[in-house]
Amino acid sequence: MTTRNKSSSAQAATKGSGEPHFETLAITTPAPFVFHVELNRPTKLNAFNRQMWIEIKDCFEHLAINPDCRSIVISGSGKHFTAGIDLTSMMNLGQELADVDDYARKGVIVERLIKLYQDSISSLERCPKPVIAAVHRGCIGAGVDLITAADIRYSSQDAFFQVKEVDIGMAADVGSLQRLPRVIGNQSLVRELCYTGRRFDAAEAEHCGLLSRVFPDKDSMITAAVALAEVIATKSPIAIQTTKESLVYSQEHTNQEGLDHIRIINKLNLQSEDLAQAVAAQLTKDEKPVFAKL
Ligand SMILES: CCC/C=C/C=C/C(=O)SCCNC(=O)CCNC(=O)[C@H](O)C(C)(C)COP(=O)(O)OP(=O)(O)OC[C@H]1O[C@@H](n2cnc3c(N)ncnc32)[C@H](O)[C@@H]1OP(=O)(O)O
Repeated sequence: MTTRNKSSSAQAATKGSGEPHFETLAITTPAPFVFHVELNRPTKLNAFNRQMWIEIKDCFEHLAINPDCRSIVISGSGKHFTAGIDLTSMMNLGQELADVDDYARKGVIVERLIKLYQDSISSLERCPKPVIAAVHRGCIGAGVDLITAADIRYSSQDAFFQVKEVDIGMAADVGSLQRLPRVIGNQSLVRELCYTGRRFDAAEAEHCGLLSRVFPDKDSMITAAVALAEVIATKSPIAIQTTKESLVYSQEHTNQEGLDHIRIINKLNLQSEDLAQAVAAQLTKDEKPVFAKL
């Protein structure tokens, strides 16, 4: 994958070509300007170990500035989308903390770790390219955090979801409690799911608005997710990236602040060659205007 700068993480090795290579993620380009990121620890049910948290952040920070990337599909390899945080790595953290005597210093270690994990999940939302999550079978704990930071969610019929953090004795702290209420817009249901860790299936997830579409199986879901990503990738990258920026900004701001924000951006963007080109294409019924890389 072409990038303008190198990974900040020592974990993301770099191939000879300058393309980053990840141990826990598999990256492919199934269509022009479309990237497919797969969680790729299938023998561990794609459980999030420390390396995976780091690599997700690195990957999306790379894709954010890669001019060859305009939209992204994220899915999981193997039996499940993800089993959530790797429980063995949680045990290792316990051991690491046991080696430190001072509580303030233990606290700093944990705080830095949570910040890293929060930034990992938020890297999907911060990435200006739309992210489509494609979920099959289990999407547990950190998986729900991850997909609620995506723009669009599809699943196969066999998918099931769990905000399972309470079952491992913790409050979710990397995004589900902040994003899930906004995504599904039903505080009563969110609280029920978060207080109980109840498993819910694809039909319920679609009904409550977590998913926009459900497919009979994983293959048809991935095909549809890539097709959607392809459609997005044909549009002006200026228009798409600004649309995402405005949608994300508006989630946390008043209508007026959102309008002020987009007005300031569009006073530049309405002068873009993309706009002139897209308007001309509409008038001449040219279905495939070609936009410059961004
Ligand atoms: C600062 C922290 C921020 C982040 C917090 C995130 C929190 C969370 O993610 S909370 C959720 C944690 N995950 C779980 O509790 C998942 C528990 N596992 C399951 O519910 C099931 O295993 C699952 C539905 C994922 C799969 O079921 P299936 O029947 O297909 O497989 P199993 O026979 O149950 O499991 C196969 C082996 O995988 C091991 N395993 C499962 N999940 C994890 C995990 N999260 N981490 C590590 N290992 C896991 C399971 O123990 C089996 O191992 P073995 O018996 O040795 O074959």
